[in-house]
Order: sequence, then C-alpha cells, then structure tokens
Amino acid sequence: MKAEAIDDWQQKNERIAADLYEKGWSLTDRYLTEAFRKELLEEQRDLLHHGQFRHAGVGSGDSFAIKPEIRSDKVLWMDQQQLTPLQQRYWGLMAALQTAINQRCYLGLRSFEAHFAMYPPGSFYLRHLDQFQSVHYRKVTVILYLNETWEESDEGALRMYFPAENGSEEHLDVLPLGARLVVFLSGEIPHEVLPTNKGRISITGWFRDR
Ligand SMILES: O=C(O)CCC(=O)C(=O)O
Ligand SMILES: [Fe+2]
Repeated sequence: MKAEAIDDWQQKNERIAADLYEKGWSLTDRYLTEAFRKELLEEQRDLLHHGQFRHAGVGSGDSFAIKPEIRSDKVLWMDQQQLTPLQQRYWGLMAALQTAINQRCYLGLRSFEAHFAMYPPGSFYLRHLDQFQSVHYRKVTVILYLNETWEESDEGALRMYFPAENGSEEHLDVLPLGARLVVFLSGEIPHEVLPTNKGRISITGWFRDR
C-alpha cells in the first residue's frame, strides 16, 4: 500500500476510536474502496449460492436457539484459520482498527470474530444488545455494509437507541449503504434491524476482551 493510503486508514481509525471514546459509537462512509466492497460482495454472494448460510440464532452456549420471531437473518461465520485472501484483507483492516481503539479507549481488546449476514426481504432483528447475559466478552461491534445500492424505500435501517436528556429515549436510523462502517460499544447501545424490503448484505464483527 502507498504511504498516503496507509495514512488515510490510520486517520479513519483514529477518528473512529475518538468517536467511540467520546460518544460510544461512530459512522464512517466509504470505509472501503468501491473495488474492495464489490469483491467482498461477490464473494459473499458466491458463498450464499453454495448454500453455506444458516439461520442465525440468539444467545450462546446452552441458551443458543434459532428464534425467527426475534431475528430472521442468515449468517456464515468466518473461520480465522481458513480465511480467503479477501477475508484476510478485511481481517487486517479490523486488526488495525482494534489497535487504534485500544490506544484511545483502553478497552483491552484481544480478539475478533465476524460473520457474513444476509437479511432476506421481510427479515429483521428485534431490539437487543450484543452482549449476552452470560457472556460479557464482546466489547465493540463493527458492521460493514456491502450493498450495491440502497434507497430510503428499501427500509431495513439499523436503529440505534440513545438516552435523551429528559430521561426518555431517542433513536437514530442508519441505512445500510455500501462501504458504510458502523462501530459501537456492544454492551451499551441497544439496536435493531428494521424489516427490510430488499436483500441486505453485511459483515458483522465483534472485538472481544478475551
Ligand atoms: O446489520 C445490522 O445493521 C445490525 C446487525 C446486528 O445487530 C447483529 O448482528 O447483532
Ligand atoms: Fe446486534
């Protein structure tokens, strides 16, 4: 990579880490080049066509269950031991982001896990936190959208909830625009995926402290 390209990533990562420190979440558009986004999308479509995706579940360990009334997306976990060259590039970007977050936020992030996600038309994920009751090691959520195009009428926004000044709550809707990266504290920001009208494709990852 050219020196200025590395500077560019470094700057993006430092700003994301600063946002996370100051307000607990961050949004970056054009996190990836169009070429890289398209390659990741193609690879994900390929894996989908080969039937490798499974219905996602909720909870972990003994409490894991497939609950289509709570979430109806399909996922494919990446295997760190068997990453394709393209997935390695994504993993490398996330490693750099993890370093930037650790330097700024002292979260002690030590490992990363990620899955491809596909929300078929009509699917959703009801309001939740990304930390499970019994499992606290997910510290930071990072979602990268890969969609080719997205209009307001396609719906399927990520809705994040925040405490408002008067003790009530406000929310922010974020459309899953291609190459958009959303990062937030897994244990602090309740969120949901509103029903989508169109197939919705992303990679969701979590930085963990163990
Ligand atoms: O895809 C999104 O916008 C959010 C997905 C999500 O909340 C999750 O996988 O835990
Ligand atoms: Fe989530």
